[in-house]
Amino acid sequence: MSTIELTKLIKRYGKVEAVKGIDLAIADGEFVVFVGPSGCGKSTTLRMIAGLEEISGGTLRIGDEVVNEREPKQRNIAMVFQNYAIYPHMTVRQNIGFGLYTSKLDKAEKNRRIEEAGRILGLEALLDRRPAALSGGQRQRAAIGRAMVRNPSAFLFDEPLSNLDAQLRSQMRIEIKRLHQRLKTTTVYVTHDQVEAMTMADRIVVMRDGHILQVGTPTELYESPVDMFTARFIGSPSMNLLPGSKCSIMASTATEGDILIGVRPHDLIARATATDEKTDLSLTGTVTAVEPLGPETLVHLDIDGTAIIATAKDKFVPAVGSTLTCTAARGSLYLFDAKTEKLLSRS
Ligand SMILES: Nc1ncnc2c1ncn2[C@@H]1O[C@H](COP(=O)(O)OP(=O)(O)OP(=O)(O)O)[C@@H](O)[C@H]1O
Repeated sequence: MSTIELTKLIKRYGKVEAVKGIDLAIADGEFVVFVGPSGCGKSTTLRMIAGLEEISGGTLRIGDEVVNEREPKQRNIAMVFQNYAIYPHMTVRQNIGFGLYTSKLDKAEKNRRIEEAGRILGLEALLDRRPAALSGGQRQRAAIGRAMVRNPSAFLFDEPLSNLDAQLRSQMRIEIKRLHQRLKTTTVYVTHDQVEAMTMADRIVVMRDGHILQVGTPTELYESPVDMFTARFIGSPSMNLLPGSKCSIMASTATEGDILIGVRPHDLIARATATDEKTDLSLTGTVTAVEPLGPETLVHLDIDGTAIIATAKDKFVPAVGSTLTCTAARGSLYLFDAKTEKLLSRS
């Protein structure tokens, strides 16, 4: 197990700066997830930690040691990729054991580790099968097993689930999280899927354009995003954004044109009948689509040309084309500066 510390870490490809001097301290045993849009520098950062990319500037420490110049194999870190490299001609046992190919451990210890990884990953009955006779999830587990047998001081995952179907993805998410709870190995996980980030991370690192925008627990990022980017990125469906003039508390202020109001679809409630509950935001528009999800329905509305999503509860499914009013209660609004996109306050 190990801490990982990035100090002013930079990656340049020629003149392009892909990672622009980032600082981050990852605690021993922590599960940290990097999220951000395509090209923001997540994979490059992970590959610098792994030793697969040269570091252009700054310092990378693993434990107490500066490892900038260390070869990947000297870093004692295990990486699991998106395209898990499972060899078709080898059995599961041989594939997992491949992680110990260059190790000087004796045969009995190697076998013990392979069997233990197989047991932890629920592959013990499949150790003598070849990959062709495995499901996608079982193959992915074998790839993780190969990383596990080395007893690495950290696991690095680069979008390991993006090639799996939705059902398997959610199953593997839970399996990887359970594995982490059991092994408590420091883990850095890269994804562009905010659901993976929210459900797996101890802390989420939001990246954009080679910078770190915000670091926090999933709840901190959801409740207190520093800006519009994080606010829209974390949470599904994304937070609605509206001009300040739509909101009653803004109507009296002179700066309303410079402010955008954010409200999460979950907090914007469409009801079949009006309520006299005190609200700061009341919007009326035309229903353009509905997505019934069982206990609630997502309602897409057009509000004077602005598309928003609200939630209808209590089995109320509004008709497409109908006119509907939805309201947000006090405390659920986010006020952003329209120019800087920074969060100004909550209301
Ligand atoms: N070998 C390379 N040579 C030149 N530029 C590169 C190289 N690898 C990555 N880049 C650039 O560095 C930036 C960051 O890339 P990176 O792969 O880290 O992004 P990412 O956030 O992981 O995106 P994705 O989710 O699409 O994988 C991008 O602009 C990319 O084009």
